[in-house]
Amino acid sequence: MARSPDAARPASASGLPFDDIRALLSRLPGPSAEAVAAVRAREAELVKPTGALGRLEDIAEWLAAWQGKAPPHVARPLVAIFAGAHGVTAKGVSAYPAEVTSQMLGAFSGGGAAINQICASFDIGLKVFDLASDRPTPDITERAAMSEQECAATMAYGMEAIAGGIDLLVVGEMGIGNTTVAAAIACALYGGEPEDWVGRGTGVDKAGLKRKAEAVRAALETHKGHLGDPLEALRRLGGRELAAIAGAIVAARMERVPVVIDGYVATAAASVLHALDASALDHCVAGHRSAEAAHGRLLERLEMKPLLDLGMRLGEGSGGALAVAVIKAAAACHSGMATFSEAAVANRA
Ligand SMILES: Cc1cc2ncn([C@H]3O[C@H](COP(=O)(O)O)[C@@H](O)[C@H]3O)c2cc1C
Ligand SMILES: O=C(O)c1cccnc1
Repeated sequence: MARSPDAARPASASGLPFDDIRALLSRLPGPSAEAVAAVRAREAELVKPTGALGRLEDIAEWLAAWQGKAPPHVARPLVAIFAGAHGVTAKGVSAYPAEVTSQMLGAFSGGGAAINQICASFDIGLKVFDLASDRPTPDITERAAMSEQECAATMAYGMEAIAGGIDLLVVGEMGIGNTTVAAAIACALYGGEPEDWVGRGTGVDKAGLKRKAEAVRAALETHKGHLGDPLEALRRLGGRELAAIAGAIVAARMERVPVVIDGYVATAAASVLHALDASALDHCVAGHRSAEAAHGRLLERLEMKPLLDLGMRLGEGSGGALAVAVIKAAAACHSGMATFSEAAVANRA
């Protein structure tokens, strides 16, 4: 079908309006069949009972498929934290004040946050992307969080997360109020009642939980009739950090960087891509299952089996970063173990 001339489209700060994002999604690279074949051949020779490393074997194969090389290698993993601010916090949806978001940016640079310690424990790089965290997006119960231009520009900014030769990306977030935004997006994409998709987040009480469900209900009512397109759901129900996460996931696919998705909020952002193209998250794994119950529900919809389940409900990329330890070990076992013949161990009869 012929495209309308560029001049007919609104100008975009990023040069990436939604049409261009859709075009990018239509040419996502697939897995490397050669790398997968090479991993399987080597796996069969490694000095262990067949299949004994369980999911670590699947992870090695997945890494090779999406890095496009065998053996796979994780030497430069990165956690990208995207930070945004949300007008919907005015509706009393978080247990903590909105200013915590920018204050936590200080904690990340000072090394005092949980994610700093987890990254240091496993030699993972950390970058924080501040998406105007001093300028909240409008309250989604009243207006769209972003214009198309802003949403596309924010997705483009998120794409910068893959710069610098990384070989594994964890997508995480910081943004007081964003579990409400995640719930609104999940409810728009998958239906059901707002109550199915809201949880305690930072620890709201029963009344807070009710306010969250009401905020989601009001947002869906305000944007009714416009939420059939997943990109519209993203820009209207928003959160800049969710748009940036979606952009980062697409860019990682184009550059052959496998992705680890963190908790509920990051998964809600990823689910927008899945709703656009069911194969768009094939290069991603769920790092963990958050204690936010709706996260499990969302992972079921995406048919993703989380690597860890530690009762965490933090965000910041923390569950994803812990999963990097497992993924690194999977790659190390696959590439570093001896074969039966190298180790002079008798193979099965
Ligand atoms: C000190 C502090 C550090 C955090 N680090 C991540 N989050 C997490 O909590 C927020 C989402 O929960 P809600 O929707 O209930 O506001 C996000 O910022 C998320 O990253 C934090 C929250 C707090 C208070
Ligand atoms: O699972 C998450 O992403 C999460 C849960 C609670 C608070 N912030 C984030």
